[in-house]
Amino acid sequence: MSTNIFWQESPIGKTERQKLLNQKGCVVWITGLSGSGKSTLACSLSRELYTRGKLSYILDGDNLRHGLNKDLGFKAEDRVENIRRVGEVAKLFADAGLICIASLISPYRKDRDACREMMQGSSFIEVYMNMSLQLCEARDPKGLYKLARAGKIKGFTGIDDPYESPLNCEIELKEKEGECPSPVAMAEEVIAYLEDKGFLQNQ
Ligand SMILES: Nc1ncnc2c1ncn2[C@@H]1O[C@H](COP(=O)(O)OS(=O)(=O)O)[C@@H](OP(=O)(O)O)[C@H]1O
Ligand SMILES: Nc1ncnc2c1ncn2[C@@H]1O[C@H](COP(=O)(O)OP(=O)(O)O)[C@@H](O)[C@H]1O
Repeated sequence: MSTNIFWQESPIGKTERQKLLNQKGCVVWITGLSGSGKSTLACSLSRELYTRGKLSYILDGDNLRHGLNKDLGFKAEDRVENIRRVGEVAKLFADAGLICIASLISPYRKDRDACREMMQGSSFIEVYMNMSLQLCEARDPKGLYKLARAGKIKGFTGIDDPYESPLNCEIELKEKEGECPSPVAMAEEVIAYLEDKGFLQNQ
């Protein structure tokens, strides 16, 4: 714990940065099982925002574990610290005026709620990829479910580690009649929400 520390104000604040970018900083937090389509949605959303002239940045769980979070594994306390750190970084990006897209399994409700608490007002938008374990396991693009079923990965989310689904998320994306909506359709649903709440303008 640090003591004798003071907050340093900066001359240009969030309000000025948001005006410059003509948008409002926020965090789009995408949660769901491995293989549920988090990264695909994050990329599609970022691309769609870019074509509309809006600045976003993706914080992807897998990618951050190569650097910022390389000291963390998948034990419960490591996942807690992983989400806490990413929540803090996402808050900084939102303060910079960006639409920060965080894409992590983030299996524990309490940790996601703690990230929400870090943000002001309604600028934390939780997106739940509500895809069945069956679908995620059938996709298995990295072969991790297969390894988990074979007991070669211990504590794999959805197999022998918990996933707590959101109770009050802003957006829930799920299969309809066994079909998963396309990545562009899902991105458009998120964009419609952001537009409706005024995040994509600042005039
Ligand atoms: N035990 C275990 N459980 C779940 N996932 C595992 C595990 N081991 C490795 N991986 C790979 O790590 C990616 C998830 O990292 P996250 O930082 O998003 O996880 S968490 O939010 O801390 O739970 C996850 O990526 P995604 O498939 O994109 O979700 C996996 O590729
Ligand atoms: N909306 C979608 N429709 C069809 N396939 C998808 C969709 N979203 C993701 N996929 C596919 O599912 C697999 C897992 O997606 P990914 O985005 O890597 O999931 P996650 O980041 O949650 O692990 C990939 O092979 C991807 O191409």
